[in-house]
Amino acid sequence: MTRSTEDNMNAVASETNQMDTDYGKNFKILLPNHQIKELQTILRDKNTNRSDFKFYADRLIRLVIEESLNQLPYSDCSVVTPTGGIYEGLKYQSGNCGVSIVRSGEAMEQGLRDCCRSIRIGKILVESDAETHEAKVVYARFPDDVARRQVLLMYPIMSTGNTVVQAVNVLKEHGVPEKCIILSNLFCTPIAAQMVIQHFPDMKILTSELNPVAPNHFGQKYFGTD
Ligand SMILES: O=P(O)(O)OC[C@H]1O[C@H](OP(=O)(O)OP(=O)(O)O)[C@H](O)[C@@H]1O
Repeated sequence: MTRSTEDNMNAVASETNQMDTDYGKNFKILLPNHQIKELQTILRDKNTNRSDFKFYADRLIRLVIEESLNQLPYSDCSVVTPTGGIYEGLKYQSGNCGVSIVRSGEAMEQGLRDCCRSIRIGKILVESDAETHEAKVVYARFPDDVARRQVLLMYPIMSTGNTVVQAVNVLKEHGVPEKCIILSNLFCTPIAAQMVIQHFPDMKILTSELNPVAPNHFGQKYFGTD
C-alpha cells in the first residue's frame, strides 16, 4: 500500500509533533517545546555571535527538515530481522527533490542532504526591486522531471511572503502541481502565511514559528555578510 502525501500529513498531524492552526489543514507549525523555543531564542538574540547563530540555526533547520520529510509519501514494506522474524515497516518512496530559494534557502540544503544523501536540489533566485520592492525571478534550475516529483521547497524566513509566492509560481510554470510542494520554513509572519495560503491553498507549509516579527537578519548572519 502506498501512503499518499495527504494521508501521511493527516496521520502525522494527529501525532504530537505538529500543531494545527487557524490557517487551514495545509499549514502546520512544529509543536512548541523547550528545545525549539531555546533555538528560536538564540536566533533572535542580537548578542548571539555568528558561530553560535549558524550552529543553532542548523539544529532548528534539521528539526524542520525532518518533519518536512514526514509529509512525503512512504510505502509499506517488510524486512527480515536478524532473528528471522518479519518486521512490517515503512519505506521512503523515491521521486522527491529539494528546491532552495537563494540565498537563505541554501542554508537548509545541508540539513536535507544529511537526511537524503543524494537528493537532487534545484535553485530559484528571486530578487526584490530596490525601489518598488516587487519580487522577480532571475534564475531557476530544476531536475528535468521536476513536474513528476514531490518538491521540498526550502526558505527559512517569510516576512511578506512575496519571495515564496514568486518561487512557487516558477515551480508551477514548470508543471509542478501545488499539492506536490511542501514548503519548509523556520519563521513566518501571519501576513505571509495568509498571502501564501491565499495564492496556493493546496501547497503544504511547515514552519517552526508564526510571529508578527520575522528575524530578517537570518541570511546576513548565517552567511556572515552582516
Ligand atoms: O517574505 P519576504 O518579504 O519576501 O522576505 C523573505 C526574506 O527575504 C528578505 O531577505 P533577503 O532579500 O536578504 O534574502 P536572503 O535572506 O535569502 O538573502 C527578507 O529580509 C526576508 O528575510
